[in-house]
Amino acid sequence: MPDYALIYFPVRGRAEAIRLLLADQGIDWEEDEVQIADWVSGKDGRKKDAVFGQLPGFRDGDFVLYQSNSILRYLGNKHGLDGSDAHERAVVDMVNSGVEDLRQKYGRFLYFEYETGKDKYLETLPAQLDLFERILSKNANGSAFIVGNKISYADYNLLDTLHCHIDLSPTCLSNYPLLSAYVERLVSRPKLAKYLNSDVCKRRPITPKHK
Ligand SMILES: N[C@@H](CCC(=O)N[C@@H](CSC(=S)NCCc1ccccc1)C(=O)NCC(=O)O)C(=O)O
Repeated sequence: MPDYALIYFPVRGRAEAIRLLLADQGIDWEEDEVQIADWVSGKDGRKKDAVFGQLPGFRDGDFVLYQSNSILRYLGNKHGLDGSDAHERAVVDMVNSGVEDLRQKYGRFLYFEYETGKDKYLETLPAQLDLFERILSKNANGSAFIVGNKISYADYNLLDTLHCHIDLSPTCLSNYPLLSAYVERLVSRPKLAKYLNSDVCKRRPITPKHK
């Protein structure tokens, strides 16, 4: 029985970056899958157990944590995936907050403007991608990770968020050589490649309403 359990819906959503981290690090976990219908009906009572009434949640033995970015930071700290010193730890946290900003913009578009606002959203996307291309360019000319010379939880969060955008617009990174090469490097990591090509991963839609 794995020590870790991820409490989430059968979608990628805000849990996928956590799954990418665990898979790439060769850390096993249990999917404590919550069916959306049961959640909405309150039949299983899980919503009232959640600190903020939302998922994902994460169990490490008797310890239970909510908030996707808190879970990422917790695992980053526990598994040495949060930078090499205090400065890098702060920069990893800062970049992860920038990824969260992009994820929220994407989520608002996906849930509130998907039918009418796709072109408009894609027009605003380059201004966001420019930021991450520039961050990469300032770290070993973009040949390493988003911060420093070690992978961090911000990389897994950025990779998942870029995947969401590539799913929306397959050519969205065509003018971003560093981000394109960065994604290719990460998805080629053996354990991550195995997970990304697995049925369990492919079977999960990005979100329930997606497409
Ligand atoms: N700040 C929180 C936000 C968590 C969050 O928004 N969770 C969503 C799921 S994450 C996500 S991708 N939401 C949009 C798509 C979705 C909606 C409903 C169920 C599953 C996915 C949720 O629990 N919705 C159900 C509810 O609020 O009762 C975090 O980062 O964990």
